[in-house]
Amino acid sequence: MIPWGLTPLLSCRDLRFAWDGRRDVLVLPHFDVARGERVFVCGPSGSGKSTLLGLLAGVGVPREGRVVLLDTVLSGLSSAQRDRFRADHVGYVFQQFNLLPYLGLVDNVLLGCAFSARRTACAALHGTPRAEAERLLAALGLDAAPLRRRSVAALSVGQQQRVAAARALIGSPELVLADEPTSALDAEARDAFVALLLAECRRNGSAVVFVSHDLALARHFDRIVRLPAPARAEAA
Ligand SMILES: Nc1ncnc2c1ncn2[C@@H]1O[C@H](COP(=O)(O)OP(=O)(O)OP(=O)(O)O)[C@@H](O)[C@H]1O
Repeated sequence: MIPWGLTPLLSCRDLRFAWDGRRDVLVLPHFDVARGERVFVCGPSGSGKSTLLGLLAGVGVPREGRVVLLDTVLSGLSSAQRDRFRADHVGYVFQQFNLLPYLGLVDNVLLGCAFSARRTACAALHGTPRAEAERLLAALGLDAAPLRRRSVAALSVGQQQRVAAARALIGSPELVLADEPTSALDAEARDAFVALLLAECRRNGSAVVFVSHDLALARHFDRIVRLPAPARAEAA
């Protein structure tokens, strides 16, 4: 339920999704996110957390039910239209980061707005997209000049994660999705990363849906949503 007084950004109703067309791996009657809200999604392994993020981003469409983001029904768009819509409105931090090793840090971040005139224009509001990429990297703790000259492949996991977060944040997408981005870090680094990510989201007005097994991180968020364990019969 969206807290009273907040404007809805995302609204999901009666979602059912099956990878093989038969067995539902996700059944979710109701999931809403308000503008600027910070939602923590947890649940046992296999409960469909990553699958849910894919549906919210319009990577896949539900077998039943609907995902409405910014008043747009995602399943009413073609696959190419969903790709464009995602590029404009959704920043995604993947578990494995998906950085391009042959590009530097700033160019990896710029990929976040490369396919979106809207995000490019937002990133240029106070200068140029490159200056905004540099500001984001610095805000996330990656401002040392020698570090910036390295290949992203030569960065630590925590540093790669910050580049991936900056790429998701550039151009102020309305919705930021993060799929277990802290799983390889120790507790202190996890907390520091989440605090930085959420501070930048607040600055941009972006809502966040953050998936993690680590309940210690839940205290940073406005709300927790727990997905149930996959049903035994369904898991067979
Ligand atoms: N690309 C895919 N093709 C077929 N089945 C898939 C695919 N991705 C996930 N699944 C299945 O869908 C179910 C839900 O997977 P999902 O990754 O969404 O769960 P999760 O809660 O994110 O799990 P974890 O916490 O282990 O990452 C699992 O049974 C998984 O095997």
